[in-house]
Amino acid sequence: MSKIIVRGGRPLKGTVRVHGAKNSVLPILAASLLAEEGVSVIHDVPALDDVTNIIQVLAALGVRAKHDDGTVRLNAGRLTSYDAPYELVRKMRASFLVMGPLLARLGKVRISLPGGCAIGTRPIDQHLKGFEAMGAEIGFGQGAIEARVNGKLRGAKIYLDVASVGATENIMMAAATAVGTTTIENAAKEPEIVDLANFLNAMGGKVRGAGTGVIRIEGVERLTGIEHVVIPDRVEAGTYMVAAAISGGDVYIEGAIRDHLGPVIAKMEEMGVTVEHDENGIRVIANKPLRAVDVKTLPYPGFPTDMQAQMMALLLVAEGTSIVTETVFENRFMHVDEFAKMGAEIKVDGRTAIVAGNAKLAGAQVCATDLRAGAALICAALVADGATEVDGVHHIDRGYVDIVGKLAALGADVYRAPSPEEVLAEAEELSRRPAKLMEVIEEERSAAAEGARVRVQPTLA
Ligand SMILES: CC(=O)N[C@H]1[C@@H](OP(=O)(O)OP(=O)(O)OC[C@H]2O[C@@H](n3ccc(=O)[nH]c3=O)[C@H](O)[C@@H]2O)O[C@H](CO)[C@@H](O)[C@@H]1O
Ligand SMILES: C=C(OP(=O)(O)O)C(=O)O
Repeated sequence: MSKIIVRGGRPLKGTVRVHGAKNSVLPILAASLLAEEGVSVIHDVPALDDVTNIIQVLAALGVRAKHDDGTVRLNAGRLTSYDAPYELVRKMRASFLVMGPLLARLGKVRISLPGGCAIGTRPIDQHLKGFEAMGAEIGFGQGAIEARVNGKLRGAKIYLDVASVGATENIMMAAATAVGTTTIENAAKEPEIVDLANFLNAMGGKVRGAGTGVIRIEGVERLTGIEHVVIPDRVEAGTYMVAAAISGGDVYIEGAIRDHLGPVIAKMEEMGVTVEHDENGIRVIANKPLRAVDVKTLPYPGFPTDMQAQMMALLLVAEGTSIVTETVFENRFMHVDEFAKMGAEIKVDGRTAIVAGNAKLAGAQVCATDLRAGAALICAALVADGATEVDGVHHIDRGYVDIVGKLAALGADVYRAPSPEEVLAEAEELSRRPAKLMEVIEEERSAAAEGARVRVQPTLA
């Protein structure tokens, strides 16, 4: 496994551009399964492991997909399977989002329970409750869920016990081509839900109310592939805001949308960070001592749980004691033990963490226990004395495109140390190069000879 090595002490300066949102692109790629005709062309697709993974899931179902330089083209005209493979689905939570579209398209689906960050038990009961209300029969066998519907799904009124992002998305997709109207009450309101609704509507769907607690979906006969640009990643943007602030820097985060980051901006301003914005991004300037603040995670528009770990890193260097309450996931404080290795003093009591400020952080060997924990450790390392080695980098690769390159461009002393296996693979690749080069030269020679023959033929004739 590779490691990220950070030497702290350099204020970040400059501009960083955020990529398309991971949590938006994953449901949108799943929704492309609904296009019975046409090609879906999705732009600003981040090159993340999760994206590669969900594209592999789609390919296994018969979708023809091509990912090229931030654009993915998907043709779901002919689906060949209703079985989402276990070895892919287990890797990530969002792969479960193919369940709704497959039920809608094929009337049946087999899918195993999803993986993803180990931040809580993460049940899927609300997704299943929605599908059952729409007429699906659900069974469990050999670690997988099998669901079927007689004919088409039917519109229903569904009240979600928790405003689940994934359940809202899965039900919205299932309902898009159902017979009649579906109402989701206590729906999640995240910007990614709105992006998915915009995508479905552009495909010919009729989704109203996305971004509010009540979403109405009038089922339509069929949906068509269309072109769509994914919204910028608010969590990636928020992470660079924290990185800028913790390092005492001045960074412009290009592409960050102010309205999507309201609570993060509010809390950083309360701490004494200067946050400016224009229509293209957000600038973060940290040139004063920071104050402790209390933070409580909540569904949108509350403070995002996906920013809790990074915010905790920032609170470590504030003056005073802060209280962080995690209400969305029951086990999302695993970064606390890793921060402790760097000298932090944090007491956890259930869903509350008491964070002592003025921490004198020192470089240490730490492990990214999940995606955002990894990002938070990198943020803390930016101000730690000496070098921090962050392990478990595969978690970080799920959600951040080239975090090392982006931070280095802002002036951080950071690099990625490849694992022995990666070094070996690269050496093997290099050793194959001369042979490959000869093949290319040979191919070009024969192409040139063929070209010359074709060119001279007419004159000869
Ligand atoms: C790919 C993606 O978009 N991931 C995001 C999505 O995850 P995800 O969609 O998995 O998160 P949910 O909103 O569903 O989960 C929120 C809470 O609801 C609970 N729950 C959820 C579903 C269910 O059927 N029953 C149930 O009890 C969960 O255990 C959790 O405590 O939203 C989370 C909350 O903002 C973010 O942290 C994740 O980054
Ligand atoms: C928890 C996250 O992702 P996932 O739901 O894909 O595990 C996240 O993005 O922070």
